[in-house]
Amino acid sequence: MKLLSVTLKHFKPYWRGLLLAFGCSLIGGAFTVIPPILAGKLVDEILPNKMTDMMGWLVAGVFFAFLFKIVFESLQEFIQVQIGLDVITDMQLRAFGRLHKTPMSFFTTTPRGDMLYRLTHDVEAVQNLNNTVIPRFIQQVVSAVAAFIAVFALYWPVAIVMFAVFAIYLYPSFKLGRTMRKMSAVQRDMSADIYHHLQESIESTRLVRTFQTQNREVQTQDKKLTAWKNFSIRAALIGKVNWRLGNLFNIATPGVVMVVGGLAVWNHSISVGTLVACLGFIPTMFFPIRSLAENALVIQQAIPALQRIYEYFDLPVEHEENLPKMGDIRGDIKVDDLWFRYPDKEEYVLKGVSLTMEAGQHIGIVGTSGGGKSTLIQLLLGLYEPEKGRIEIDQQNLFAYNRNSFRQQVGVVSQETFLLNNTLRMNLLYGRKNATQNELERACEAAGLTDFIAALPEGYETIVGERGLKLSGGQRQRVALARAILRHPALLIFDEATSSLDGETEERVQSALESLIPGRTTITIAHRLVTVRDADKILLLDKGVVAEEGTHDELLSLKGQYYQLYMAQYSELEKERAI
Ligand SMILES: Nc1ncnc2c1ncn2[C@@H]1O[C@H](COP(=O)(O)OP(=O)(O)OP(=O)(O)O)[C@@H](O)[C@H]1O
Repeated sequence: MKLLSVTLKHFKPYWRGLLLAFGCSLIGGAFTVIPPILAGKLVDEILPNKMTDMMGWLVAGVFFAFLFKIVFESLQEFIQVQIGLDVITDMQLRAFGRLHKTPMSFFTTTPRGDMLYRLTHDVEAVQNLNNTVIPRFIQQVVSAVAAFIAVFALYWPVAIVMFAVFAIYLYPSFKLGRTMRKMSAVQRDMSADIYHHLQESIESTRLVRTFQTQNREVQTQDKKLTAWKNFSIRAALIGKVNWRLGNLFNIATPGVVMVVGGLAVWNHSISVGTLVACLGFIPTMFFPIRSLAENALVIQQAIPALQRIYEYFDLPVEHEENLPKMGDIRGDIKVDDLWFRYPDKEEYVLKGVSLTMEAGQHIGIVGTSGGGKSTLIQLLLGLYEPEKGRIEIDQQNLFAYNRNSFRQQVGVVSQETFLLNNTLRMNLLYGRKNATQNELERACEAAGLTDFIAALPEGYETIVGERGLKLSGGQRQRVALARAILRHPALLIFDEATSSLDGETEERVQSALESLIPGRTTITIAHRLVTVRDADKILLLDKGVVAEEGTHDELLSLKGQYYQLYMAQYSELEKERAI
């Protein structure tokens, strides 16, 4: 029921068009009635009375009845296909929009292939139903009702018999349909899983080749495909049974009508012409049944597909859209007693973390791997909500505001850079579309990209490749940096921004970063402690707790964890230099 009400809601804005389409199908249906009636007249009046002059009119009547039927039904189909495409586009956009508003936890727990499958293949399944089956089915139902009324008017017992046959067919067909729908839902989940594996396997082709796991990948796919194939064979079998059942009733009905109608002719209750007309209506009356049987697979695939799309309409939203927007921030940050664990996890990742920083300060966060540094940043960006504790930006509770308005004022450069398969210019302008060429060049200058771009034959118009793969790691980092600078962020966050780079590139990116930091509120997460040596304050996070806090010199003099880490890295550096 919910499925129907949600679907109807989507069609509601197009009610005028739908009404027009329905009007066309009514007119088309009315013309369907004419040829069998004329056939009855031929048998009862024209042939016995040898009214040869009427033959021409009869042929013209049949011809124009079909012509008008085709014209009006084509019009109806055209309007409905157009509305169907509008509705399916609305649905896809709604699901896609909701996905972008749902909390980050959804993305870490849902396979990407499943999301893509819903927004492409499931949408396509509904589109097939919407564009081909439904418009025809409406025509067929309208024509069948018109034919039923005509038969009822000609000789009602035949109409009742036909109706009874129809009702008998509906029961097994309904039962089979339910089984098919359930099977189809399983089939779609299996297909989504196959799609997910394909996508993941192709995306990780480097990993696959490095570890020589090609055969394992193919075997996994083979297992999934075989299970899907076996299941699909069973589903197809049930579909065929349903289709044959439709055929059986299609064949049986004329027989039943002949018996009932023949007896009526014998008893002089009806004329032979009326019987001929009644027989002529059978195909029209059984069109919807045949169509349902023939398109059962499309219908049964579309229903779970629709359900899967609708599930995305109900995804929780990260924050209420109508929360007030955060004005321009200065950059004072206060984190107070933050407790957090990832969904479905028992272990807390942050256990009472507190931090204060004033606008313009530079804070470094260091610590052991898995200590919770990146998680803290995710919470600071409002991507996750803490279980306990507060985050205040300029003395205002972050979670009482529309978080997008805060994020707009933050520039993040992380270890992983996300570049689109587009031009350098588009990637640089991603966060601020309307920046001027001058601003763009200044940001590239600050990020140390000017020489690199100048050396490219196509300059800013160079296509960077899928996920920026045509650029080196260092170049990608600097593009990400320039993109962040271009937003004029009030708060800059560097999350291991240079850790994946080689020594020389790291130094170049690092010096680009350092030129930006003075006077800007900055948080830097770093493994290499030299990166944050000049920070106003350094926090050492260990197992979700702030274990040490202070300036570089203060922490060294503590002779605690920071000191030990620094000494370990210092000697490493010394070793590197000695070599
Ligand atoms: N999306 C997630 N779902 C569940 N657990 C997660 C998720 N992301 C991180 N974790 C877990 O949270 C803990 C802290 O991870 P986090 O990435 O914050 O550490 P980190 O200090 O940044 O580590 P590193 O220095 O290695 O990058 C780790 O134990 C990690 O396994």
